[in-house]
This record gives sequence, C-alpha cells and structure tokens, in this order.
Amino acid sequence: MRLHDVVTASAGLTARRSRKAKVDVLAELLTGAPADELAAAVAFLTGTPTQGRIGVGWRTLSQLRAAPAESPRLTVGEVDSALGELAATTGSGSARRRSELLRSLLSRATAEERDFLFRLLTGELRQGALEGVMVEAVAAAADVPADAVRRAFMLSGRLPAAAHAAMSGGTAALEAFRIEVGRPLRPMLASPAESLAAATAELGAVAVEYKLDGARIQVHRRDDDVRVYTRTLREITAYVTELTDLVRGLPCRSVVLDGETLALTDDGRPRPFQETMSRFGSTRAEQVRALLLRPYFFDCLHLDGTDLLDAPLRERREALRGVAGDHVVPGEQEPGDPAAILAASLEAGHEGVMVKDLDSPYAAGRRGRAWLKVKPVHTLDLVVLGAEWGHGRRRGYLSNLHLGARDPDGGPPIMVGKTFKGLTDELLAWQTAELPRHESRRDDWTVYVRPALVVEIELDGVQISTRYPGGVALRFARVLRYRPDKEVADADTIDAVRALLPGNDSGEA
Ligand SMILES: Nc1ncnc2c1ncn2[C@@H]1O[C@H](COP(=O)(O)OP(=O)(O)OP(=O)(O)O)[C@@H](O)[C@H]1O
Repeated sequence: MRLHDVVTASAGLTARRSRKAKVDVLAELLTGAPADELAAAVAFLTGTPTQGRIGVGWRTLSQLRAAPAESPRLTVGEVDSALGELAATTGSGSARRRSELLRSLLSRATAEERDFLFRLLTGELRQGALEGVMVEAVAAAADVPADAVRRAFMLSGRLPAAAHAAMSGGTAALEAFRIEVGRPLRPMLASPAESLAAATAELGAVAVEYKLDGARIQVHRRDDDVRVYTRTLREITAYVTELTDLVRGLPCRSVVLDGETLALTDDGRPRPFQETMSRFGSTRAEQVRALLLRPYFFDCLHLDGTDLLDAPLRERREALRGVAGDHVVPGEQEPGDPAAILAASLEAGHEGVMVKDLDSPYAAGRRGRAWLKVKPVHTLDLVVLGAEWGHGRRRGYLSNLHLGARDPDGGPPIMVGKTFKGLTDELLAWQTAELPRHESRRDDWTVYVRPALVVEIELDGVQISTRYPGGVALRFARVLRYRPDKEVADADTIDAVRALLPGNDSGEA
C-alpha cells in the first residue's frame, strides 16, 4: 500500500464534515489494505506511529533540507520500518544517525507526503475523535460490531492491534483480548454533575469518594515486577520507586490497581498538582525525598488471576479493600450523609467528590455517567491556539492566551475565548519560551501555535457569542495550570462548552 493512499484518505477526512462520510473514507481504505500493512495504516491515520511517540521536534524536521521526490513511491511498510529504526536509535551519539534516517526517509517523500510525515512525527495528527471514527470504520470493514472493536482497543490500548485482529479473525479474535497484567489499559473517565444531589439522585446505590487533585496512576504487579503508568499510558515506573516499593509489599501475587497519586505537605494537605507532575520525569534522589508521592487507590481491575473489569464496582471495592487497605481513597459506600463527605473533602483541601454507581462495570476508556464528578467550580481543559504579547509589566512576555475547544468530529479546535488572568510570573516566563516551539505563524501582536498544549481554565460560565465561531464565549476565565498529562485529544469539546450555557440543564463542564 502506498503512503500516498493514506495521505489522500487523511486529507479526505479533513475535507468531510459528516462522521458517516469520514467512516466511509477509512473503511474503503482498510478494505483494500494488505494484512501486513494494515496496522501501520491504522496507526498513521490516527496520528501515532506503530512504535508510539518517536520524539522528533518540528525544529529538527524543518532543519533537514532535502528536495522532495517527484512522484509518490513510498509504501506504508517502508515508512513503518524506517520509523521503527528511528525509534530504536537512542542513546548518546544517536542524534546524527537519527538525522540521517530522517533525511533519507524525507528525501523519498513527495511534498505532500512530507507534510503528512511532519504532522505524524510531531503529534499534530493525533486526535481522540479520529480514534472513534476509526473504530467504526474497522467495524464496517471487518463486518463486526463496533463495541467488540472498541473493547479490544481499550484492553490493549492499541487500535492497530485491534484492527488487525478484527480484519484477520473477526469477532472471535477480538473477544480473545483480555486484561493483561503489565499491559496498561485506557482509564475509565468521569462526567460532570450539576450538584451532589443531582448525582446521587441519578445513580441509586453509590460510593462517594474524595476527588483528589493529583495525577492518575495505573499500577500493574506480577510477583515482584511492578509497573506504573500515567493517564495517557506512559510508563513512569523508574521515577516513582516509593510507589513500586509500596505495591510490592501488598498482600497479593498479581494485581492491577487504578488510583491517584499526590504529595502532601507536612501538615497533610495536598501539594500543588505541578509538583506531583514534576516527579514523573525525574529520578533525582533529593527530589524524591522532598516530594514523597502517596497512592490513593480507588479501583481494582485484576487480583490474583481473576479479572474484575466486568464485575460491579461493589465487588471491585471489596477486592480493593482487601488488597490495598490503608491506601484506598477516603470515601464511603452508600453513605447516610453524602454532603458531609463533600464538605470534609473540600475542608482537607481536595477538589470535591466522585459519585460512583456501585452496580457498574469498569468501562475502560469511556467517559460515561457511572462516575460523576462534583466540584464547586467549573473547569475546562482547552487547547492553546496562540498568545498575545503583553503590555506594561508584562512587556516582552507572551500573555493573553487564545483558547480553543476540541471539535468532536476531528476538525481543528474552535476558539472560545482569551485570558491572561491567573498567569503567574513563572507561567508567563514558561509560556514565552514554550509557545514559539509550536509556532505556526505570527503577526505584530500574536504568536499563533499548532495545537499541542492543553491548559486548564476555571470560569464562571459561558455566554452566547457572535464573535467566536462556535457561538459561545467563556465568562471570567482564568488559567489554573497547564496540563502536561493531557493531549489535545483529551481536551474538552465544543459541546462541553455549550453545555454550560444558561438554561442548559445538563450543567456539564
Ligand atoms: N476518587 C476518585 N475516583 C476517580 N478518579 C479520581 C478520584 N479522585 C481523583 N480522581 C481523578 O479525577 C479525574 C477525573 O476528573 P476530572 O475530569 O476533573 O479530571 P481531569 O483529569 O481534568 O479529567 P478527566 O476526567 O479527563 O480525567 C480522574 O482521571 C482521576 O485522575
């Protein structure tokens, strides 16, 4: 299969607005794909090479000058093996070899293919919405139910593998996917609730737990081998030895736990999220001592050979208590006074509570309504589209941020507002250095960037707007923090923003 066909299909996706039309474009391509190139084609079209992120920056790529090829000859298989070699070339002295590999690949690509490869390697093509469309396309091409494809994807974390199974072995091959200790799966996500009363009324028998403001972790243990992954399934085992030591001491042989981790101050209050995140990239011993991470587990997906994914939360919590006792998140099952739990959580410096349906299974990778989050303030995770140069005390710094919400159909982010409020001197300095790394163009006032950075915004609400293309604008928005643990694909959608319009009862943020 030629790379050109993939590039054409990718352009076809951008050109079409309707989801059905996008699914058709992909399904047609998959139907004709040779079995040994299918996984790579799926990977490229959803924006991540089969090897995962390869870590090549825009700057490196644009410095590699080579004349483009005249006609499209590269195959998907050739590109996949070149990227495989690139991913395997690491360590000291590898920079030169990597440049050579890249130059050789790019010199065989046409201008159009080169643009595609740039966007693939820098992560710009990666969009959550595309994965949803691809799941449906695989189902259509293989003539299997979309839910079977989705389940295999969530359990393996790898859509290309699920696609390969669907196309080669149908439903039976998809059903063979199991939770595997040591292979991370997509975490279950929560939906917002308007209030605690609304959440408890919606769900019936519930557990109400503290909602801690740390970082999500998924821990896998088989005998003495313990591994830790982030929300985006990045392995961080080497950075968090206090967590691996602790889990190695739990009374079991094998386990998969879902939870949150954070560091506490001396008087037991949560430290800022940024400090927790700073631990995920550092093995420096003094930093470990200064910021000891604690785990707060809230789910158990596997225990000593038994998969619990499809068991109700009630049962999973029992397993959790048995294995992780002291390290379970504070909360109560079927509480008499849920409001007291919310008050205690806020009093202790946490974000709010999670209200969870005790009869629900673990829906990996899904943002459903079995888990509802209750927080006193609205927050949205938005995509940075650019920033304006500051005035006065902020002269010389990139300040007023342009913010976009994700298009659920996979189009570019849709601008919903601007803010410079809440930016500390440290954040101003950081974004002034960081944004130009993602620059797409600039004018006298503004540096515009490619979608790469997600920022968490607190707001009072939204209003109808004739100025912004999505018809809504943020009200009194302020920056809480950047979210390095989130990708553009994880940002909130324009629908989530519109749901905050007055008179919209869903009250979603
Ligand atoms: N008791 C808990 N149960 C489940 N999740 C919890 C709990 N306490 C904290 N969390 C965290 O809350 C997150 C969900 O809440 P919220 O949506 O506010 O966070 P987020 O990271 O902005 O968004 P997302 O839902 O996309 O993860 C979970 O991903 C998890 O990291």
